[in-house]
Amino acid sequence: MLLLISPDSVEEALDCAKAAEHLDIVDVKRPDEGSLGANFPWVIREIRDAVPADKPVSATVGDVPYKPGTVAQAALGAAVSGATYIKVGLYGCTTPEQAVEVMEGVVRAVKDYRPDAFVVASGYADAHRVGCVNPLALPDIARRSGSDAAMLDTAIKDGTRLFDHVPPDVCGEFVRLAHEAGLLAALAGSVTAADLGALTRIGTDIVGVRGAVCEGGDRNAGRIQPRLVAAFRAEMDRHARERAAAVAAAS
Ligand SMILES: O=C[C@H](O)COP(=O)(O)O
Repeated sequence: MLLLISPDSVEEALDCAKAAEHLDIVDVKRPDEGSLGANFPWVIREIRDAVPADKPVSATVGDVPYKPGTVAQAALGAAVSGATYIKVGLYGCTTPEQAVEVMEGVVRAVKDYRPDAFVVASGYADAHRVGCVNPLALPDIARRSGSDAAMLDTAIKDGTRLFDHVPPDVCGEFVRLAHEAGLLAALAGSVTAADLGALTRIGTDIVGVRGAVCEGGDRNAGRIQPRLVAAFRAEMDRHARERAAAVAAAS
């Protein structure tokens, strides 16, 4: 499982760089603008320069409306600014068809510019609270649009977590559908170390985290701490080892 960490500023990205050996992807966002709030192009650029070259930089394009042209242009902006993972939160899409249309525009805009870019179609575990597409529709939306991964995060950061809205067995179905479509499955949403056993067991490919590696577990007032990133990674590694041993014992 890959670890994606979301700093909200160049200063926090520098803290991530101190813990670079423990993480896999640095994800630029602006939490003030929403769960997948987009940051400024110059911030993406500065963060790209600040983190080690072998760590991919991801950027969120925002909790986007159903405006395919607007979103495609924004996604290209993120790619031009140096992000190679482009994450789109399909907040304003109320049907899978709308979501596919938005993601097709993103895939074309980004991959025409950079064919090796990795496009992530993200829905929300608490979709029922904001009226967007059902979480289990995401793998098919990602597949039909030519995206590379399907993701779930939470739209409303009010302390409720991924598993409060989509229990582990349903997340397992999400992962299974993504894999069946040839995609990676990414999960986030106030995930804590206590969730790592279930996330490992269901075969999650990427776990996205902010609050759990911020001081006091506070994604807004707290700041990312390199020691918390290291501790979170140690827990991930422990679960991966235990899972591998359990699988080996059962075979
Ligand atoms: O993409 C991952 C998100 O930034 C997760 O943030 P969170 O762990 O605070 O919900």
